[in-house]
This record gives sequence, C-alpha cells and structure tokens, in this order.
Amino acid sequence: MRKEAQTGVLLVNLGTPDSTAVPDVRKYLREFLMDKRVIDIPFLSRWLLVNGIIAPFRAPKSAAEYRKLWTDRGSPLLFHTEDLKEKLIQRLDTEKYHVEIAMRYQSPSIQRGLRALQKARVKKIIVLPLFPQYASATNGSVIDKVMEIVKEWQVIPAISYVPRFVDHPLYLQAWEDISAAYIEKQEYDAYLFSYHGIPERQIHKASCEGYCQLSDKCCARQTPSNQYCYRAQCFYNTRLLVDKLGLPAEKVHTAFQSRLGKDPWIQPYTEDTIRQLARKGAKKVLAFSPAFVADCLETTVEVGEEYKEVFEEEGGQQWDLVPCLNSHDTWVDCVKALVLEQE
Ligand SMILES: C=CC1=C(C)c2cc3[nH]c(cc4nc(cc5[nH]c(cc1n2)c(C)c5CCC(=O)O)C(CCC(=O)O)=C4C)c(C)c3C=C
Ligand SMILES: [Fe+2]
Ligand SMILES: [Fe+2]
Repeated sequence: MRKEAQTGVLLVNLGTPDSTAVPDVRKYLREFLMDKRVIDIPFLSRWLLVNGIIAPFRAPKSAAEYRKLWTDRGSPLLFHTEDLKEKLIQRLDTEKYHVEIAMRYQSPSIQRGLRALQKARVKKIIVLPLFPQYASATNGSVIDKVMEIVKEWQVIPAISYVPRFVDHPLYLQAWEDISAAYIEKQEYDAYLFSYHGIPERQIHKASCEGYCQLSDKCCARQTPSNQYCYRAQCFYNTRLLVDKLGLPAEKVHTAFQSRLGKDPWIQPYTEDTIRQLARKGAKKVLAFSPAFVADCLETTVEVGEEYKEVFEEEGGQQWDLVPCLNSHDTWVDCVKALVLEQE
C-alpha cells in the first residue's frame, strides 16, 4: 500500500480566464477585480466600478489581447505552472510530498487544490504564492483565501506560507541562467526592469507602516522596516540582479507597468521610462519582468509587444524581452528549496 504523503504543497499563481471568449474573460475580471485586496475601495464603489465600467468595457478588449497569447495548451500562465508542478514532483520524494497547483482566480481553484490535499490526508500544508515580491494584492490575497477556506475545516492542519522570495539565491540564479544568452551576446544601451504596478495608496496603507515616502530614499534601500513595501522589494530585486548579472548600473532602470484607472500608481511608469530612454538616444534595450515567474499577458503582450511598439515609435531599434522563469530547471530547484526550507 502506498504511504500517505506527510506534506502537501500548494503552488498558487494569479489566475487567467478559462478561455478567450468574452464571457469567460468578463467572469475572470469580475472575480479578480472584486477582490478587496486588488481594488481596495469600499464594497459598493468597487461593485459599481467593476460591474458598471471595467468588466463590460474591458472584457472585449482584454479578450482580444488574450487571443494573441493563447496557445494549443491554453493560457501560458496556467500551462507553465502545470509544467513547474510536474518537474517539481520529479525532484521531490513523492512518498513524502503531494503537490497541487491552484490559481487565485478561476481555475483550478484554491478550494479544489486544498481539497485534494485534504483527501490525501497530509499533515501539513506549505502554500507557495508564486510572486517573488510580497504585495497585499497577490501573496496577501492568496494567504487570505487559504485561511478563509481552511477555517471551515474540522481539522485544520499545520500551514506555512512563503511570504516572499525576492532574494532567494536560486531565484536570482534562475534569472542569471535565463538571461545569459542575451547578456553575453551583446551590450545593450539600457536594461529595463519592468514590474507590475499597484496603486500608491496600497503602499501607504500596508507595506511600509508609515515609513515609506515612496521616495527612492526609502524604496531603493531594503531595510527591515520596509521589507514588505512592494515598491522597495522591486528596487531591491533590480539591485540584486544588477550585482548578480554584472550589469552596468548607470544603464539600469526600474519602472512599473499595467496601471488601471485614474488613481496614481507607483512610479516611474514603464511607458514614460521607455519614451525617455528612446528620446535620450537608446537604440537597443533589454527588458526583464521579474514580478512574474511565468509568461503571461503582462509580459508577452504588454512588455513584449506593446512596449516594443512604443519604443520603436520613439526611434528605438531593438527591443528584447527576457522570458520568465516558467519551468526552467534552476527555477524548479528554487521552488524545491523553498519547499524544503519550510520543513
Ligand atoms: C506581480 C503581480 C501582480 C500584481 C501586484 C497585480 C496587481 C494588480 N493587477 C490589476 C489588474 C489586472 N491585472 C491583470 C493581469 C495580470 N496581473 C498579474 C499579476 C499582478 N497583478 C498577472 C500575472 C496577470 C496576467 C494574467 C494572465 O492571464 O496572463 C489584468 C487582466 C488583463 C487585462 O485586462 O489587462 C488586470 C485587469 C490590478 C487592479 C492590480 C492592483 C493591485
Ligand atoms: Fe495585474
Ligand atoms: Fe518604500
């Protein structure tokens, strides 16, 4: 008889629509944007904004964007997470570990993943949100959802969470291994690290406990008091990668993409930075997207296609994007290490 696994591992990414059909995209946007940690305004205002404006108007546009990205295997965000799981299973002792994946929004759900672990009778659950830098809207939301589900169980197992892994040596090594092919081949005029943005108020509200002034004095330095400031973690991530990859610091830029709505989001905005770079004469740019571990709409389409167009419109000539970690071997080693370090 097969021994029961002792430890369950739940790898959780953000989520993606079930298909590129407009109703599926609308359903996804509704679930995602009705999360109070994502659009952090009072319920009624959020409901009106999401159901009255964003979902109806954005869904058809987003569906068209998703069609550019979709493959025979569906959404890259999902199939890269599936591949990561398969490779992780090969590296772990399957007598001891039971691995499941989940998406915070849509499918496969966190509910399904946790139930599978419950059925496997694991004694302990390790939840790994697949976001290197902690944000309330991502890691915080995953942890919140897991707690909401397990609090209803008769027997609540031991649960541990990996809150962030921005400075894990194997995470940095994985970026080095993937970008080597670009960096060794040629020197670029600029290296742009573009992270997903968040509304400024989310930094003020939670991350920095009143300390963060959103200035580079605070965010460009990681200190114990701002280690959960999302913006600070992004600057820190860039700095660690500049050291690891041996990039010329004066050519490196950090910026934030994907602003939604009219409220101020954390700056500088990627689009502004690209225009400035091109206007100052940069012809060749290498872009990185280290807030994402898997290729998705925000990397392949937004950075890889839309920002490329902006750069070319301003006179830029070569725009290269380093792919995400996906299921690269060093990244799988990193995930394995993150799991074992929880034991
Ligand atoms: C680093 C991770 C992410 C943070 C932080 C984040 C915050 C955030 N996002 C929105 C709005 C949208 N994001 C969308 C897509 C999307 N976002 C992330 C990651 C983070 N989001 C990923 C991985 C993806 C891509 C999913 C995929 O299927 O490929 C979208 C949908 C696409 C679109 O219509 O543009 C929206 C909308 C907000 C408001 C927010 C606030 C904190
Ligand atoms: Fe997003
Ligand atoms: Fe900060």
